[in-house]
Formats: sequence, C-alpha cells, structure tokens
Amino acid sequence: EYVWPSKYDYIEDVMMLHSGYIHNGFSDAVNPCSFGTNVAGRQNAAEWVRTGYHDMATHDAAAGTGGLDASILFELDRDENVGSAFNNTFGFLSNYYNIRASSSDLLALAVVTATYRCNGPKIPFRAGRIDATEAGPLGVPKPDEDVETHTSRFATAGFNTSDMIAMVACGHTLGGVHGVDFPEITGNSSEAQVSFFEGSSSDSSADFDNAVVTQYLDNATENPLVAGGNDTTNSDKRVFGVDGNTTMHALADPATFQSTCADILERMINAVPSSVTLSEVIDPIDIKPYMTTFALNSNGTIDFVGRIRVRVSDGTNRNTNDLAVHLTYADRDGTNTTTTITATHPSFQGGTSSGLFRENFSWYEFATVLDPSTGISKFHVHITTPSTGAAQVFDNAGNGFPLDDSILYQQSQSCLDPTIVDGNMNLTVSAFVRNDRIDEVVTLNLVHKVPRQGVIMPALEVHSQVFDKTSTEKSGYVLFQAKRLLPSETWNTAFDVVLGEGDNETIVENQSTSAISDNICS
Ligand code: HEM
Repeated sequence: EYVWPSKYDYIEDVMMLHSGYIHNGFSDAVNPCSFGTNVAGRQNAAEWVRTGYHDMATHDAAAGTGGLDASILFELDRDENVGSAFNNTFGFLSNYYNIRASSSDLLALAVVTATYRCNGPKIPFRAGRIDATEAGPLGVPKPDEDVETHTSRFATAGFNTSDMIAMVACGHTLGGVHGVDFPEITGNSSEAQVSFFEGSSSDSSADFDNAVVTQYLDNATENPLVAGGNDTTNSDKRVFGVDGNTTMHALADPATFQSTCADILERMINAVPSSVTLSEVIDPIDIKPYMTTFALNSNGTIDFVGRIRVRVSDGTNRNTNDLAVHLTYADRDGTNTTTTITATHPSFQGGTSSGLFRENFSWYEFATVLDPSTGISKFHVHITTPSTGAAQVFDNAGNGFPLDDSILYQQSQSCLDPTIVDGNMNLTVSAFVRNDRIDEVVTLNLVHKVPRQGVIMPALEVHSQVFDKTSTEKSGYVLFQAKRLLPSETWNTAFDVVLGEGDNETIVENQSTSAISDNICS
C-alpha cells in the first residue's frame, strides 16, 4: 500500500501528470504516435522503443549483467547502434533525469508510454533501475547476421525462440528502416526516407497493431527486413519464420498480439542486472499531497501551503464538480486540533491533470498559517461529496500524512547569485531548526551534475556540506545557512536539507536551485 512520502513520488508524477493544470509533458513527444518533433523521417515513439531494445539486447540473464541499464549511452559509436534515435531519445529524457529518476527508469517508462500512446497495450511499470557507468559488451543484433546468431543473442538475454519472434514483431509494428542509417536496405539515403515495416500506404507504422504480422503471413508485406532486395539483410524474414511461422500465426489474432506484446515488452524493460531490485508496479496514487511552502514567515508563524491531488479517473466514482476537500491536523505532540483547513479547487485548466493509462486527477489547494509554539506532526485529508453529504477520511495507510516541523527549509531566504566568478555561482541555502534540535548536525546534500564527454546525461554526484548556525532566532527556531559554489553550467540542480543522523534524521527532500534563482541574496 502506498505511503506518503515515497522515493517513487517523482517518477509517479512523470508518469501521471502529462497534461493539464500541473503537468510535465512526458508524452508530448509521442502524441500523436506519428509525432517526430517536426523532423522529416523521425518518429519519436519508434525511436523510444528501439532505444529500449538496443539497451537491453546485451543482457546476460545467467550472469545477471547488463540489460535495461542505459549502458547504451556509452555505446553510440558502435555500428550496431546506428542512427540518431538514441541521442534523440535521451535528449528528451534528459529533461526528466535527476537523482530520483535514472536514465534507465526513464527509458523503461518511455517504452511503456510510447506503446500505450500508439494504441498498444498497458505495460506495468516498475522503477528502481540503476544506470551503468560504462559501456557493456557488444552484441546488439544486426540485420545482416544469421538467425542462429540472433537466436543465441536472445537466449543469452533470457528469451526463447518464440519470445524473440514476438519481441521483434512487437517492436517492428512501429517505424521502419531509415535511408540515412541503412541506405543499402532502403536503396535511398535521403534524410526523410523511411521504408516502413508496415508499408507506406496506411499509417499503420504509427499504430501499435499487428499489421506487421498479418502482412507477412499474407505475403503482402513491404517490410524492408522481409521483402528487401538483398536477402542478406532480411533478418525479420529469417526471425519470423524460424519456427515454421507458429508464433506468427498466433500473433495474427489481434488480442493475442496485444497481450503477447504487453508480456514480452514488460520482460524486456524488466531485464536488469541482478544487483537491481525493481519496485512494485507503480500504480496511480489515489490521494497525494504536495508541499509548496512549509517555512517560517515574516510574522513568525509557519506558512503551511500545498496541494492535494485526488484521483478522479473512470471507476473511482469521483466527480471533479462534486468534490470538496479539507484537511485536519495534529499538533507537534500528536494531539488532534479542531482546525479545519479548506482546500479550494483551482479553475485554470479545469484544475485537473491527466496522465498515462487515461488517468485523471483533480487539484485542491490550501494555504494557512500554523502556530510555531504548537506546530504540526501530521494531517488527514477529508473528501466529501456535497450532493450526497458522503464523507471519507484518508489517513495515509493508518498514521496520517507526516510532517516534521523540527526543520523548516526557508526557500525565500535561499538564493543563487547570478554573478559568475571563475565559472561558479554562489548558492545560499537557509533553514530554521527548532530550538530542541539545534545541537544536531544539519547537512546540505547537493546533487552535482558532472558532464561526461560524449554522453548526454551527466553523472550525478551528491556532495554533502554541513550548515553553519547563525545568530538569527525566531519563534523558537534558529537560522542555519550553507553557502557553496555551484558550477554555472550545471547550476540547475536539486538538493536535500537533512537534520540529524541515522534514525533521528528529518529530511526536506528534492528542493530545486531553479526555484531560488530569482531570489536576491542579501
Ligand atoms: C533480430 C533483431 C533485430 C534486428 C536485426 C533489428 C533491426 C532493425 C533495423 C535495421 C532497423 C532500422 C533502424 C534505422 O533505420 O535507424 C530497426 C528499426 C526498429 N527496430 Fe529493430 N531489430 C531487431 C529487433 C527489434 C526489437 C526486439 C525491437 C523492440 C522490441 C525493435 C524495435 C525497432 C523499432 C521501433 C524500429 C523503428 C525505429 C524508427 O523508425 O526510428 N527492433 N530494427
């Protein structure tokens, strides 16, 4: 059962908030399925799926090495990874990459998102992949290799002959062979030339359907890897036929094709090194709070500002126009207060967001102040249906939504000075620590983005630094500050503020330097 906060909150947002009032646009690049960022010949959805496969292809299931680990970032100079698909894919994914979302998790989510956006099946998504830090072995199948080589490559990765046929068919339902990458196959090397696996007469190549299978069985295929003029590069013909077409006949049933692809692509993205433990399947979270501000204000009270995201997808029996949300909370000692904090539904963009798998969410915003002498320890979310009076209380799997007011990150008193000195900018992070804990260590954990030659994604290194206690006191709190230099070209990054150590740790997670880049450093 989901408990807030979770280390997968960020990736769940990437997955579930594609468009609307609060959105991150993860599916914009594959919506519609044919979309190619207005570059002739490009189809992002096809590129994402191909990138997922090429990264996984060198998995060794028995040895527990390789797989979906983004090692392909280091393997782009190889002739088995021809084309701009890989850099295009990671170029888009880099917008979402951070310490809470590895390149490999984002790539797996890209496969899931592209497949679904193209009318394909719903592939369950798990997170937790760890990125490789160097290239893996060679061995991505090439079209001019024989079928024994391909069969054994798939077998090493944990896929039998029938799995191989299905995986290739499920991949080659999108996109095609590009003239710039394989002119010897297309016979035309121009930028815009694509010989689609499912032919040029329909837009099937932008639809996750089984035309690649039925056209092959009907001997009516234009697939350049089946009907190409040079049999040497007709790898799909050899792969599809290797079991006497048994698997292809099964895949000719549309429902079987969809369910088989869901299974084989899920296994493809979950082929990970044995050192990786994947999370449970990430399902949409029903009630999810977001803190906007939890800090001391100039009046000496605590600003308590945030949002509640309520799932209103089909089947929830919730109607955005007939919902009211309020919070109640317990003070620092755990005693319930009688205060009701009303959350209001914003009207901009209907105050709703939508995401993968047709999920919909409605937003409710609250802004109040709390007495710093009594504080807060947890809150409950109440959802009522005004038309019927029905009321429900959400308690975060039993214990309420926890908040710890022993440390308050002061975003308004933190800043990133835009002046660049010797390639660096001055970062100041401020936090108030409650009097009873001021003797504990306060640490800034800042993510440094370290550029890597020829690799789109920088390495992420966490640098820790201890805060200094200042002489500023307010409302039973003492101000702490950490100052450090941040390389200007990678200034846009994230940090955590941590009070105490071990079991006593209180963390304010995932704050961003971009949120303080307009603040004036005083
Ligand atoms: C024997 C195995 C395979 C071989 C030899 C092979 C070969 C190829 C070749 C030559 C291309 C053209 C690339 C270009 O022109 O840039 C291609 C494209 C593609 N492949 Fe494969 N492939 C194999 C398996 C797979 C699998 C298992 C998947 C995914 C599950 C997949 C997904 C794709 C996709 C989506 C494209 C279209 C890319 C685009 O249009 O930009 N392939 N493949």
